[in-house]
Amino acid sequence: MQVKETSIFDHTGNKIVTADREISIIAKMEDPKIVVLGNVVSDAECEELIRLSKDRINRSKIGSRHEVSDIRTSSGAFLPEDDITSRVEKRMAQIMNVPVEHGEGLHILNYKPGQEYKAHYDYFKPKHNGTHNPRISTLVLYLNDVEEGGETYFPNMNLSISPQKGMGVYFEYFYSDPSINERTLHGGSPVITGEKWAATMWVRRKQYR
Ligand SMILES: O=C(O)CCC(=O)C(=O)O
Ligand SMILES: [Fe+2]
Repeated sequence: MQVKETSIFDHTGNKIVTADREISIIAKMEDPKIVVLGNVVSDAECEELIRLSKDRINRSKIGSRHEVSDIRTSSGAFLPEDDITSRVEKRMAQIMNVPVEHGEGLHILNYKPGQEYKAHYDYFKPKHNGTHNPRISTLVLYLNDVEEGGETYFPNMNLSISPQKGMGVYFEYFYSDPSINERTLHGGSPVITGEKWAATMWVRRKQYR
């Protein structure tokens, strides 16, 4: 493949061997790098992450009514550090080829029918508080199978990825050519039937935690 800019995701071949799991590379695109990954988390890990999230999401809904926006109609929460979250975060950091301390932690999203995350960039706007330690990459994991809808879509790339339990999508946006970063515009399509659970890790250029 002809690549214009270098990527931090430097894995070659069909799989990524992390300390505790073999991840498969299903599809890959360059400029921007977008990688579809299989076998990132086990069924048991997906179920445990959902279980841990259920309580927190309910609680965060009560406390954060002022944050309601039509950009993201799903419910979300950061999970606290414990055995499973730190194991999954370490694995995600190895996939993303960054130190785990650069990650913001695991952010869980739950979409019910009709809920969506409209197209957005994960990087911060210039002059935003976060620009001294910008976000550089994202890994979204799918924690369940969605009956219908809930795709992660990249409208500037005419690309959409259907959620499958245990799979994930990686992308990065620190390119010197801003038009490449702008191609990482993405969103979560409305869930039509069933519900969707996803876990996102956003990664910073420098240590965050
Ligand atoms: O739910 C999705 O497919 C996308 C989630 C997302 O864009 C994010 O968490 O930043
Ligand atoms: Fe996003």
